[in-house]
Amino acid sequence: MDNFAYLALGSNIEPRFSYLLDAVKALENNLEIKVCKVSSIYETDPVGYTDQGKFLNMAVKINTGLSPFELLDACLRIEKALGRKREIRWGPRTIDLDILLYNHENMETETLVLPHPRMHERAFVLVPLTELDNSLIHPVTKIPFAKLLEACIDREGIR
Ligand SMILES: Nc1nc2nc(S)n(CCO)c2c(=O)[nH]1
Repeated sequence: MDNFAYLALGSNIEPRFSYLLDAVKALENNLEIKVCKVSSIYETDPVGYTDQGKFLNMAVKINTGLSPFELLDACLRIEKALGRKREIRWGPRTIDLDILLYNHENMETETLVLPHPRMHERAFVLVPLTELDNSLIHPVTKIPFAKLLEACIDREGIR
């Protein structure tokens, strides 16, 4: 299991907290995944599609023997098992598992883009991620995520 990855989890359909816990448990139950660290859980206002309930967001660090695509498949299976419906693309969801980083991978395919293409502009991702490791650096732009969070906060006026 010599690969590391950071995942972002989110839920805005009740019972949100249980969906997050069940998703972390499902990751732990995968023999090819070791959950190394979990962040706090944050309640956040929806961004993008704002006509929906508040989210609970968190991030986890894992070690894994899975490839990026196998990890994506494992995440999609957990989402399905927890009742994720994809009616409205940016709409409410029981659970969301996004791969943020996989090693220092920089890849773009139809099904998977790494690092996650919107992570640098989302405080709901950057806050839990920098809680897990405040020294992380974006593998492509080489900008520390702590700096990206500062820029995000300035832009969103969160203080
Ligand atoms: N605060 C917040 N807003 C969001 N908008 C979308 S779409 N999502 C789903 C993740 O892409 C979220 C989210 O997880 N948290």
